[in-house]
Amino acid sequence: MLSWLSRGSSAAKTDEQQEARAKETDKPSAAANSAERARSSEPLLTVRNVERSFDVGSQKIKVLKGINLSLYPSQLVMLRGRSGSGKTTLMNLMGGLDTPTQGEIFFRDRPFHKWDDDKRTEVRRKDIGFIFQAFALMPLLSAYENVELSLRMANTPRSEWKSRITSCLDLVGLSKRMHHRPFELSGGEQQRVAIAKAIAHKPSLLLADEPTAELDSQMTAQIMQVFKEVVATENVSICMTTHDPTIMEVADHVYEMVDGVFVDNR
Ligand SMILES: Nc1ncnc2c1ncn2[C@@H]1O[C@H](COP(=O)(O)OP(=O)(O)OP(=O)(O)O)[C@@H](O)[C@H]1O
Repeated sequence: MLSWLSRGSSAAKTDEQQEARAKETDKPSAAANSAERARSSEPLLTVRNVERSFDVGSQKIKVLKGINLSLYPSQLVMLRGRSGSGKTTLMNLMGGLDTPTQGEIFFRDRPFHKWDDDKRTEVRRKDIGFIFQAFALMPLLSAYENVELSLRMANTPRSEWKSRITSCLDLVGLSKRMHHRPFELSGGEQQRVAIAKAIAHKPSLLLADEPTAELDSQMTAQIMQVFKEVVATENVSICMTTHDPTIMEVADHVYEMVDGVFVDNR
């Protein structure tokens, strides 16, 4: 609520103030906007009855046991669960790095579960960005050059590089540090470079595996703020894994995974 609304008597308020208040009350919240956007569009990614088993020696270990999930455009979704519950295995399937033993995965209308690695790689290059716990930056390259690398890999025309790199680094709050190399940056700053790098080629899906695990609570809050801004401004959906219960309120949806299935998700 605006601070002036909570102070003074309503009789003292001017017409303008009352009008402003009415507008404020009528205005849908950012969360409602995002939910509305999500409802009104088709899923970006659909995971249907997915199972994944691994052969270990003579044994077959079933890690995912029937997962269903829909991720909509401009949503921030979290996967939460104990170590070994299957979060990374699922993220690998969502990103087309792996294929399910059973079930279907559609990236828009593209059937990842049927496609070979070459076709999935093509989609990954254009449409998916990855962020890992360890920041995965090239140590000898500056922040600017690290982001540039991503555009080079995606075959983005060279004429677009400069403006895209500077706008991505600006979005993550690092325009003043763009010529620093990773070792000259804090952990949180390095992770922000990794985010800029992951969104530079304008993917529609960003997958982040424990992106805040190495960070303290202040840096974690900064990263979550950056994620919120990325979702709001870049038309991208984010799916991230986490163990941290303090950041879950930022999510549009939290899936709790226990031993390869979702329980009690909100
Ligand atoms: N390629 C593989 N071969 C055999 N077992 C595997 C393979 N990949 C994952 N697993 C097993 O699947 C289970 C789930 O692993 P996964 O990495 O998905 O869990 P997680 O929830 O991401 O854990 P963490 O939070 O520790 O990262 C683990 O028992 C792991 O050993």
